[in-house]
Amino acid sequence: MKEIILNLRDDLKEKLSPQRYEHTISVSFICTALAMRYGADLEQSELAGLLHDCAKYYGDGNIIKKCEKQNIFLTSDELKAPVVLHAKYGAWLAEHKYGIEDKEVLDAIRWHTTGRPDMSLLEKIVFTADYIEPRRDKAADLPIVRSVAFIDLDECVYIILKGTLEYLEGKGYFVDSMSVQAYDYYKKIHEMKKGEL
Ligand SMILES: Nc1ncnc2c1ncn2[C@@H]1O[C@H](COP(=O)(O)OP(=O)(O)O)[C@@H](O)[C@H]1O
Repeated sequence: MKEIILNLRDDLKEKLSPQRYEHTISVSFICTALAMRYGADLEQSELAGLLHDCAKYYGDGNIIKKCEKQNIFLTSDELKAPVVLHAKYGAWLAEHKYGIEDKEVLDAIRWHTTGRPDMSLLEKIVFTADYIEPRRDKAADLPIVRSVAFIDLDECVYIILKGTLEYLEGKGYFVDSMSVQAYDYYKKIHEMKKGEL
């Protein structure tokens, strides 16, 4: 496994922009930190983090064509928000180009951008690491999200989805409804916990 990781790093360094590569490495290490905290598999987490943006070197227009060429089904939402498609195409690349067979790793790559209801632990780890990694600096709520990430992962996913939906709606961008479904799911968990306090 260690050799696979090192070879993957070399390959991604060649393909991704320096900033994207830096983000990729940061995400893979934050994935391992969250895995230590929540008892997930360290190697699966590092691998999923490393490959989460492997399709980022294709632009939004190109990525639709790439998916169509491979007969990857695209929802009408994904066609309207192609920015989310690097996750779906990334999972395809991870399987077919990088030879990853582990379905849990492929699903964590697949759902890292929109999230989905009832995510696996590995999916939540990659989704969260992508948002909190130390090179990120845009979102105002990062300090609180970073601390919640290591206290309550479901609550952290809820806060990230809430912030992302507010950001996208504020900008007037089209929202892939998968994030809305994920938000509704994690909001229920958030409210159930509040009721218990
Ligand atoms: N449900 C959604 N609909 C539309 N855009 C979304 C959705 N969820 C996330 N995005 C946007 O997709 C972009 C890529 O997100 P993400 O994969 O998390 O970041 P990155 O690729 O930089 O690691 C971000 O600008 C984010 O706001």
